[in-house]
Amino acid sequence: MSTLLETIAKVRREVCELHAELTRYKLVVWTAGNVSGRIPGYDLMVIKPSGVSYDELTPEQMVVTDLYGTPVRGINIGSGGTVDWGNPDLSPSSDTAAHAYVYRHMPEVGGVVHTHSTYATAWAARGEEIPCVLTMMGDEFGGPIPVGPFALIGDDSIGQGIVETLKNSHSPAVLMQNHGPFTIGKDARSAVKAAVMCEEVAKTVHVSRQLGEPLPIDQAKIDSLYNRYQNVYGR
Ligand SMILES: O=C(CO)[C@@H](O)[C@H](O)COP(=O)(O)O
Repeated sequence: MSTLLETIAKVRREVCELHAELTRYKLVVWTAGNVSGRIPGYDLMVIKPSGVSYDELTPEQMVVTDLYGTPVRGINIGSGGTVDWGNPDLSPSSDTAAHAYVYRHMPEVGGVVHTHSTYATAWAARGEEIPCVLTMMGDEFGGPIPVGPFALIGDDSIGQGIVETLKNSHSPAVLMQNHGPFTIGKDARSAVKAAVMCEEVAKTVHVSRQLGEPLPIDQAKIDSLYNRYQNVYGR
């Protein structure tokens, strides 16, 4: 059980530290964005507390919840024994239900991120997918960044929209209509990377459209870019 405690401590540290990337890349304002990470091997996740400033976050403040978003401070290990990792006296992020739904329905996902980054959210406000007109998009997204349905905050609706939209797409990012980007990854760091890339391409394609119509890329070339970047690049 020390392994579980060590894993929770590690994921809490990682999730906490990754919020600094959201501010570093200017993807969030005030407290409006969140990172979560799955606890591998358990139906548990770690997410930022709601409404706490990014520069005040500590690993111990990261809230451990089950995959329905209910905070959990320990588990029973039988014979009356318990493992208690504690939880802060703070509520988990208001987007916890959305993150939890993704973990329940996409077992391959180990990290989820939500931001309101300016350019990606502007595309979301228009309900318009970002066309795949950059090699960087082929690499990371394997096609356009799709739009998910309008959904209210607080229950499973956002999670359902994310899963329905991404299950038939290479893209690790979805623009939830009138809301903003949600990204997924094999771990929290990959989901943060997708959020950074999503904002970058949202900005570049927007600027390109000010100059005229961006040139499309053939699907076969997009597939080739995606396969190289996902399977060869950096290995
Ligand atoms: O989308 C929204 C609100 O519109 C949310 O992303 C919140 O802004 C997140 O705040 P926390 O509850 O995570 O602090």
